[in-house]
Amino acid sequence: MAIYDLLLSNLRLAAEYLWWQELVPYTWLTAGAVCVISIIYVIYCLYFAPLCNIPGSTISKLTSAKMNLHAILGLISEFSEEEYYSRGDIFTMSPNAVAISNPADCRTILSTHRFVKSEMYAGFDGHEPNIFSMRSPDVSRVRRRQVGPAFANSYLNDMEPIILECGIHAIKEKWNKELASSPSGMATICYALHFSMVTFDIIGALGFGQRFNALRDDKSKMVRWVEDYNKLAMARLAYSGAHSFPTNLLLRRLMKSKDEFLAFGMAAAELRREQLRRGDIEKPKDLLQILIDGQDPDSKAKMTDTQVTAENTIFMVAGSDTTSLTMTWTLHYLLLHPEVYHKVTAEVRREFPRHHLITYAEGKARLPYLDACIFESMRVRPVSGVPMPRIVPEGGATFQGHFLPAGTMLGVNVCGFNHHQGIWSNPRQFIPERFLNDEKAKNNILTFSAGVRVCPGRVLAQYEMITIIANMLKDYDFSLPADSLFTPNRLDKHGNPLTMPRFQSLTVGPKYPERDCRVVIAAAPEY
Ligand code: HEM
Repeated sequence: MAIYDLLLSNLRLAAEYLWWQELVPYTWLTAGAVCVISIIYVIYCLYFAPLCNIPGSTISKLTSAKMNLHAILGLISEFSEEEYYSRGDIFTMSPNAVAISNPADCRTILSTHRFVKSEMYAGFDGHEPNIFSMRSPDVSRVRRRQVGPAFANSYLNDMEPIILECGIHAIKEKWNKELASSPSGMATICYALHFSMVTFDIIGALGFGQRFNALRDDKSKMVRWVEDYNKLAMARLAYSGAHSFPTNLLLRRLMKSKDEFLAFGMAAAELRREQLRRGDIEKPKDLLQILIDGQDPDSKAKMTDTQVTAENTIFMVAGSDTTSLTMTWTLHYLLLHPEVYHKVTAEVRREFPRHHLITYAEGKARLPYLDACIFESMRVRPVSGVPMPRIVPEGGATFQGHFLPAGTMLGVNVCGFNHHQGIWSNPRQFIPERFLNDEKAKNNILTFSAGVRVCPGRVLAQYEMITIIANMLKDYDFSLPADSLFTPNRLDKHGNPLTMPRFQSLTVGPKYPERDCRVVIAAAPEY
């Protein structure tokens, strides 16, 4: 037995020795080949690749690691803003992707369907592509014509009672309750959270015909569904194969949640059709009804139930966080700029009596400074901070003197555009006066995108923002809590009040909302 063991161990040693001996030359050969290929790759990327002469960091010309890392850390909007300041109108984000901030170029890209949306948008598909994710220009044109009537001013006016009920009325109910139970007559609330719930409730009521009462109950299943939908889309953005085997195994919970969300959307559409068929209700004026009735005037095509579901769910995803975060940044900037806060509050209280409910039309007509504050907050801190990805078509395209071959990914840099030094002086500074009574200036921001795929919900968003912020400033006084980390006197390296750190998932919000978005409210004095 001992001899057998000895023999076996000697044989094993010899085998290991021979195995290494044989592999050594191959290892060197492989390492050598990898080195040579890497050197060739680096030389090609830096000196010969089509995008090699475009400004950008060396690492961005070699890999997409820098962009991906910023995306994972939630810093992509800061990255695209700072890269604009340091590199200018065009810069490389990865070996096959550039970001463009030049206003004329951005308009060229967005004004027609030549530069289609990139594959990345597929992450937002429902059971089928929706108005946001579809890439085909023809299909997009039809869908935009079908849903267009929902966002016409006359229809938005008809929806205003729901916007007010789920918006400012719900906020006042919540805040008044807090104040009533506070002996000091003051209460500290987290405005980011409340704005978020309120926009879920508004789009939920308009898009599904149901009240979710997320603000009253502090959370609803809708909030989780939308969070999960976004996470799934982010996974697809980070890795295009994320939804397929084997990575899909890791995303099973999110996929199940998305299925539940879509099933809910489908049930809402079916219920509405059934209620109308039975004559239980009069045709409501809301987004769901437009989706059901929406007809392309050219082809006369209406949407199937699956298409209605794809749309009402994407309205919720695209229309909730965007609006609530814009309100969050606006209030944050007002609190950091007391002179602006006092001016805008004075405007609201001068124009409207204390117990008057301000409607959108009234606010828009009589509160130009408030409107300017919202636009300035959308300019300086656009919630849609990711460079919007488009693809260079056959034949290529030239921007800023650089030829970009077909297939190059073009990121339309919203942050770069909104901070463009050719348009704005002191672009980092919060100065609402830039927009005061200047309708043209409002076209010089890309926060709602522009051109053929411009945000269709932009006026609806303004209905929500104007009615909520105007009535809020009229009815409550706001002040920062004593332990606030971000105050008017704490300045950044450019001499502006330091803003709370941001985090970009699909939209740009506060990184620590519970810490940084607290505000002390008190009932405004009678006047
Ligand atoms: C302040 C609020 C909002 C902001 C900042 C905003 C911003 C944007 C931006 C930048 C885009 C273009 C995205 C891209 O091409 O990658 C977009 C598209 C879109 N938005 Fe909004 N949005 C807001 C509110 C809303 C609302 C309330 C709705 C609807 C309920 C909505 C529905 C959509 C839809 C459906 C698209 C896709 C349009 C298309 O591709 O043809 N948005 N939005």
